[in-house]
Amino acid sequence: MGGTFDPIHHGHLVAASEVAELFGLDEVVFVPTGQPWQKSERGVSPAEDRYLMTVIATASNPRFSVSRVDVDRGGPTYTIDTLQDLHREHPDSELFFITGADALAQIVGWRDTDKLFDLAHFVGVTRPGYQLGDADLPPGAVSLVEVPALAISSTDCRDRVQRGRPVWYLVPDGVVQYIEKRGLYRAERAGRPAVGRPATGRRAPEPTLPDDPAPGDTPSPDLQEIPR
Ligand SMILES: Nc1ncnc2c1ncn2[C@@H]1O[C@H](COP(=O)(O)OP(=O)(O)OP(=O)(O)O)[C@@H](O)[C@H]1O
Ligand SMILES: O=C(O)c1ccc[n+]([C@@H]2O[C@H](COP(=O)([O-])O)[C@@H](O)[C@H]2O)c1
Repeated sequence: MGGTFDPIHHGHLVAASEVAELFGLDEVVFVPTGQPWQKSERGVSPAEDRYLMTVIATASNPRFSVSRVDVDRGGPTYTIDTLQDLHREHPDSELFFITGADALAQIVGWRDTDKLFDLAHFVGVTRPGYQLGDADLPPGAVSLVEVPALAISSTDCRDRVQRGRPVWYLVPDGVVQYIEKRGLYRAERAGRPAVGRPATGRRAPEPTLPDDPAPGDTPSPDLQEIPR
């Protein structure tokens, strides 16, 4: 499963788990992009940060692993290169490429689309807000599968962090902690350009929210004020 994973969230993990079960896959290899050329207009987090968040998010599942092929290759990431590298690493394996409905709809604009389907069987998964279809793709090249609908996006996660809102339970706990520790997605607060929105764009006013409680922290509401 390829992705920018900026950050990886539970929508990615549930989709991967579901496809693994439906297709009886031995392993799901998450492949964070090096430079996602179609997302370069916004500042993408460093590849090492996205790689490490993916490692953290997948560590608890023995069937999940993370590949560095796209991160280490350098330059813009093209799936044709990803699949060729994975074939070299796993010469006896049959490859499946898992992709969401939004990415699948863009696939005809990817590099060497005509050769992609010889290298892997593509699996398109449902995603809330997007239509899943394979109208323009070669017959039999893609399987379409329904996965549990999680309306989570990395864009929304970044936006929430930037506005000081919680991302607990949208991303794995370890990823929340990594984001906090590395100060990811807070660029605008630090006076740098916004991550995930145009630098000149108008912003909604910051909501005045209490500090985010970490799970396990005891909330401190005034119990007298809670109606019975
Ligand atoms: N909630 C989701 N449900 C199913 N598939 C998803 C979901 N979120 C992302 N995907 C799929 O996972 C792959 C990697 O997605 P990506 O890393 O770009 O995350 P994203 O949430 O789409 O990010 P962004 O909001 O920054 O565009 C893509 O194929 C995408 O379609
Ligand atoms: O090969 C291409 O030209 C190409 C163009 C856009 C996206 N992709 C791949 O699609 C996957 C999901 O990408 P993204 O941008 O939605 O995170 C990821 O593995 C990308 O490398 C590939």
